[in-house]
Amino acid sequence: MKTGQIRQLLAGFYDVVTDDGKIYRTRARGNFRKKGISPLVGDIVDFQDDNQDEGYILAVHKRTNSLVRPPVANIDLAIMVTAAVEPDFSDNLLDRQLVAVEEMRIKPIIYFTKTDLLSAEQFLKLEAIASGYRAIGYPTFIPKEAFSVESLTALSSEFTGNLSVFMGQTGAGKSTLLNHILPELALATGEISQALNRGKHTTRMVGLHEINGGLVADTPGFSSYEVFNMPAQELTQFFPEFWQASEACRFRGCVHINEPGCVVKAKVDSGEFMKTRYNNYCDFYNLIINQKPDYRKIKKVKK
Ligand SMILES: Nc1nc2c(ncn2[C@@H]2O[C@H](COP(=O)(O)OP(=O)(O)OP(=O)(O)O)[C@@H](O)[C@H]2O)c(=O)[nH]1
Ligand SMILES: [Zn+2]
Repeated sequence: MKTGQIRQLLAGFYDVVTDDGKIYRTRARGNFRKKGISPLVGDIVDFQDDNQDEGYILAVHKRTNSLVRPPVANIDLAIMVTAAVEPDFSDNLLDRQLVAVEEMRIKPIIYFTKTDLLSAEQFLKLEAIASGYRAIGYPTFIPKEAFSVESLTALSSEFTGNLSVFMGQTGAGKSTLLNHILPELALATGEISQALNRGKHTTRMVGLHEINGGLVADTPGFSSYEVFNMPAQELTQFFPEFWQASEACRFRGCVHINEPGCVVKAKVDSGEFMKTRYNNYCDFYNLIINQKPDYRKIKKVKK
């Protein structure tokens, strides 16, 4: 028996790479389907390779996390591709996306695209926002020149030792950026992709590519930001700067809304914390409180 990582899924075959860099073509045994487990790219698996041509996956190791789009497991890092304009930057959407990846225990980094379309004044404004996010601890990239060697090198330096996925809103520029990072991919972008996909379904498979001592998924991702899957009291944990400061709040379990002696609110008032982050936090908090229960989860009771 051997152990390795699934690096590519292709027409029912999983390509597994072992520590010594060898690639094994494997299939998943039928019993996986019965158990409702389907191995994902990024999974660490045990497999046997008695057969010369193809091995069999025997077991999938416990995952730290997994995404549906793209279907990848054990993600360390998400590059949150964020358009400065077209579509306009929304701090509310970015904070939502950050909560979503924090919840999955994925480290986010922020990468602003389309900065070339900004006036000097708009660029300065966005730079101030970027330094706000850097102060929280999120690496944040705001390239002066789109796709310059410097900006791509700086981004690539984050890949080392991580399994990374590019994520973000439609039209943010994920595919365009990935094409610069992985030129051999030639992902269809923007209008071209729509024209090409009409009536023709190319089933592109997910793969992980080695860059700078890390792995990068070649298919960009999306996440559902509509629903928050946590109780409102836990939201603060996914705003790292609030969570860290909340130790000093007067009340244990302070949610930083109406409590006296709240350090988070004090730091927002003094300008140490971003006001936009706090406003979005309150917005999400209220959304959770007013979220309808998920009726699909309630089992039907036979009469
Ligand atoms: N000016 C400018 N245009 C960009 C930049 N990045 C992307 N674009 C353009 O923005 C449009 C959308 O880019 P895509 O890379 O297709 O965006 P995406 O995030 O992959 O979009 P979906 O596939 O819909 O999720 C394309 O027309 C790109 O050429 C940039 O840095 N500057
Ligand atoms: Zn508080």
